[in-house]
Amino acid sequence: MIKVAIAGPRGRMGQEAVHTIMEKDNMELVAVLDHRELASNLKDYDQFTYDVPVYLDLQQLISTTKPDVLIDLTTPEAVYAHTKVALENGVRPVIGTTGFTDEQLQELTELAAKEKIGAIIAPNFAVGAVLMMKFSAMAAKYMPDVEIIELHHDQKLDAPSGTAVKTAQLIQENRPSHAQGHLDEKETIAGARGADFDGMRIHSVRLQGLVAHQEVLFGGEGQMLTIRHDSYNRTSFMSGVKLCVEKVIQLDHLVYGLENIL
Ligand SMILES: NC(=O)C1=CN([C@@H]2O[C@H](COP(=O)(O)OP(=O)(O)OC[C@H]3O[C@@H](n4cnc5c(N)ncnc54)[C@H](O)[C@@H]3O)[C@@H](O)[C@H]2O)C=CC1
Ligand SMILES: O=C(O)C1=N[C@H](C(=O)O)C[C@H](O)C1
Repeated sequence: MIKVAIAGPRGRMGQEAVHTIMEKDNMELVAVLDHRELASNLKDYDQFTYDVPVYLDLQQLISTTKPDVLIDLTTPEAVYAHTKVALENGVRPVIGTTGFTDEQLQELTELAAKEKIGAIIAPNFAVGAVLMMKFSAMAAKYMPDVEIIELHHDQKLDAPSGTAVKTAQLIQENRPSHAQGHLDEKETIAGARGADFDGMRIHSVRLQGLVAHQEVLFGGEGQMLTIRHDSYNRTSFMSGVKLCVEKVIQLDHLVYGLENIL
């Protein structure tokens, strides 16, 4: 039985994750971490009927309920501290929250190595999205001019998405660094050409009605290849969450990206 805690249980992803873990025979949801005093037990929240204690302090949650794994689905502002506290206290983090800086990723990788403890940071838990990223990295070898368009619901806090950043990083490994577009191009409205990642442009769309979508466009002479993935609901992420909880137990270092454990 894997003892699991979830940070962010009232969120769009957190709610889905609570139901997912509660349904698993080999996992036990021992506690959740919230950041506002609403109730001391999940069953007193409108969304749930489960008897699971709610904590506001991660350190206290860990010392009282001793989880094996912490799933974090909170905000870019909160996630770094949660991951650090988990690693320092022998709890394996499974992180879905996006918005880490390169420096934070580096520090957490070093901390996990020092503590010899497993951790997974997965910018996207959906297997289709992981395939989209892998196919994009493959395509970039042959079609190195790329633009990424990511589209999300309008409540998303970080831009570009963690998935877009990870896609660009994987593509970067497979193509020579180079600027794209006309050498003399000028933006008449700032941001018109999107964010610049090693010469690749990333465009972030935020609209009501969207969930999580991404297109990777490869231009060639007289041709274009488009690789697209759509998550139409948050259930699409849950098989990845379950897989990470099972895999992180076997690791002794930090893994960044679901593609590394599939
Ligand atoms: N890796 C993946 O496959 C996916 C990752 N995400 C990421 O997961 C994160 C959450 O996404 P959503 O559920 O859509 O956001 P949301 O805004 O619906 O939920 C975030 C929840 O975190 C809670 N929260 C904020 N600070 C907290 C703290 N210090 N301690 C405990 N709880 C805290 C909020 O009350 C809220 O309920 C985002 O970073 C998003 O980008 C979202 C979907 C898929
Ligand atoms: O905020 C979201 O919704 C999502 N966030 C992740 C990201 O930033 O890539 C994963 C997915 O795209 C949904």
